[in-house]
Amino acid sequence: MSRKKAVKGKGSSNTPNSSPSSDKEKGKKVPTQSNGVVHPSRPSLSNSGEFYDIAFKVMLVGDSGVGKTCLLVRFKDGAFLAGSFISTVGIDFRNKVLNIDGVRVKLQIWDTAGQERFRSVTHAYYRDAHVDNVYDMKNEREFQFLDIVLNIKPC
Ligand SMILES: Nc1nc2c(ncn2[C@@H]2O[C@H](COP(=O)(O)OP(=O)(O)OP(=O)(O)O)[C@@H](O)[C@H]2O)c(=O)[nH]1
Repeated sequence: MSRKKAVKGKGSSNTPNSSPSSDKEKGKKVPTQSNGVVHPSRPSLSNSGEFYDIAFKVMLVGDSGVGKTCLLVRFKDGAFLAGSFISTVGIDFRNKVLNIDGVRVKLQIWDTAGQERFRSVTHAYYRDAHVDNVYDMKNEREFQFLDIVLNIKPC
């Protein structure tokens, strides 16, 4: 596979030594529940060794060449992949933990291949994911990728 080789992530259910109860005692903000998302009773440990309180699975979808991989690499590492275009083969993901108002939010962001021949592969990963449609503003068909190509209705 290319530089975008798919790597299956391991489960990240390790628990750290500290617990919310000890956080409470120290007066720290303990996440409870919002927008239907249940926070784990204890912080979990991500593959990169960072603790998080809540996790989201996000999928980047869109036609080939619209910039999904560049967007992800830019968000994760702050770098822009200029130069030769290497199309994603299958699917890949990266994790990033953000601190939002004291809550450690882990984003597991999946980068899907835009080429039609990989659609059956990438479809299998959509379950329970938040989907972000990446598109070229100059191309109306790409804007309608979710609806027309993948038959996913925005919620
Ligand atoms: N000018 C410009 N070029 C960009 C931008 N984002 C990506 N590109 C270029 O567009 C090309 C495709 O980018 P990728 O991120 O690999 O595209 P992709 O959507 O992941 O494509 P697939 O892997 O085939 O699905 C690359 O040559 C990038 O350098 C941008 O914001 N501006």
